[in-house]
Amino acid sequence: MTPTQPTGGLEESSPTPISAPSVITTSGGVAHVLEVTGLTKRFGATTALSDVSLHVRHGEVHALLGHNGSGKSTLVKILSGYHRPDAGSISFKGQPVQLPVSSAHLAESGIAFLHQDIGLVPSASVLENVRIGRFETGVGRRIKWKAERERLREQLRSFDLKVEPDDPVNRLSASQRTIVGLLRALHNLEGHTGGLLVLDEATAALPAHETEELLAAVREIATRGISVLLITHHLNEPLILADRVSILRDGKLVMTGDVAGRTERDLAEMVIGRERRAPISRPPTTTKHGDVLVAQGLSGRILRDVSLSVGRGEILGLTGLSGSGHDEVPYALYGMSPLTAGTVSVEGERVGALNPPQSIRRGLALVSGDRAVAGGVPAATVSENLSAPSLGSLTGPARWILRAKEHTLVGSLIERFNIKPGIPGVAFSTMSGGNQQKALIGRWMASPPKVLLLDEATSGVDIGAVDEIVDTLGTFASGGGAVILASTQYEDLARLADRVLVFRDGRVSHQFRGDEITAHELLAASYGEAPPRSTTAHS
Ligand SMILES: Nc1ncnc2c1ncn2[C@@H]1O[C@H](COP(=O)(O)OP(=O)(O)OP(=O)(O)O)[C@@H](O)[C@H]1O
Repeated sequence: MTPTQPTGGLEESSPTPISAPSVITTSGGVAHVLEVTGLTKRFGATTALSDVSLHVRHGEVHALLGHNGSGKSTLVKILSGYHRPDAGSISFKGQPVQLPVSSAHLAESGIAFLHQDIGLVPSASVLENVRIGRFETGVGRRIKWKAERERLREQLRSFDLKVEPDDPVNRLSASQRTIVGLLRALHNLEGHTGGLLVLDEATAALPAHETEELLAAVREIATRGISVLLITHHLNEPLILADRVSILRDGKLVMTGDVAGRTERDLAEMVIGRERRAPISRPPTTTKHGDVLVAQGLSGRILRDVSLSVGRGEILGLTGLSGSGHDEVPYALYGMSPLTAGTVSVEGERVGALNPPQSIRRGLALVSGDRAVAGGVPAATVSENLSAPSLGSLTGPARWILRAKEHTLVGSLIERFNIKPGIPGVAFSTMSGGNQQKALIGRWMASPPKVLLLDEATSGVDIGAVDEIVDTLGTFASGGGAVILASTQYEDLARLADRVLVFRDGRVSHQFRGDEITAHELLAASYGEAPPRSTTAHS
């Protein structure tokens, strides 16, 4: 963090005219590590970035916020050389950068990236992941394993990370894996004075209780004089960590200013461009109207003899620390994660083989926050992805797809779920991550399943879209649907769930209902600090 913070709030930024940066550029006497000036990027009719100017000061943590589709990833992709901008310039440490940015320039200049998908090799060790391709070698090019281990051990200690260099990465928690990714990124910055670390939604998939560990690591990095560009949807993070914040809305930079004196609510309103509206209120379901799904004695990768049920109109939350098994349940019920024991019945009928086609036939649907696991088909169109679950009702004689009917359905889903840019004919992969997520949930509402299974459904989704998803699930349940929602976003569970099961070591340790469900209680129970409650996971 910068040692002294200028006072003053967020101000409207005035667009900076495009000009070649001078060798040493300063603003208000403060040198910038990164100057982005007048950046514009168009994709066909979509202007992803429009004349964006953004300056990151030496040694500051600069948060970049914006709603889904506002242009954050496009900016990161220009910085990493993936896209060439249509207009604008970039200078790094006062030197103009040739565009598109080349990988050689990135390696030479001291810019490193950590993306949401960290890209670690799960079966390899922490040491191998951090140092791959950059091991220190001695005589005969032999790797100096002992020296490498010692060095890494020291770094792990400085980040307060209680893991060993030889531990396989697949045994680490989500936040520990992210910190290993950070260490790898830091190795790219070795030998550079200053430098810039770009964190692109690195905390999006982290459980709420593990984010603090990562933020502490980022704070440590900033004290070493490395500037950080922090891209996130979690609005508490800039408040904890950042010196300044910039906000993108619809491809335009609308604000840059100090974080000091701001609240989460201020930031939310600036991100969505309006006051945050109250979610649709839905009376909690205190009495279940018959079980839709009953699972008995489930054991699997982590799960140990878990029984649970969900009723018509009920939203059942599942939570716990990573490795507790709560997030295995949706995949196990859907047939994507193998079970070693247990039975599942839907509407009283036992499901024989648990596999996705069978689950779909029984009326189960799965939406995962990890779009690589259960996402849409990237190369298919937005329209094809949205209409996929409803094909049964869209086919006419000789199984022809009734295009006019499909068109109407897709149009109504785009409008109802505010999916942007909402062009039915473009590839699904061209939509921003958050808009893909809205589409993946929204498409099930056209031909509702009996049970909607979700895992971290709001991962990578902006604050306005979280509200929309909460409303969607509430409406679905009010209409008689059953929801099983695995999540570590305790606030979302407290807003939404009728009942929450907390998992520890593969078993249900606590059950909370109605008013008992608070973020504080769920956190305490996840850590085993709450007094045990009824653990009968059937109501
Ligand atoms: N390759 C592409 N082809 C066409 N349009 C694209 C492409 N990449 C991005 N876009 C569009 O550019 C706009 C900005 O997208 P971008 O991914 O930068 O948003 P974002 O702020 O990162 O969103 P999110 O928070 O959802 O990740 C969106 O309208 C998106 O649909």
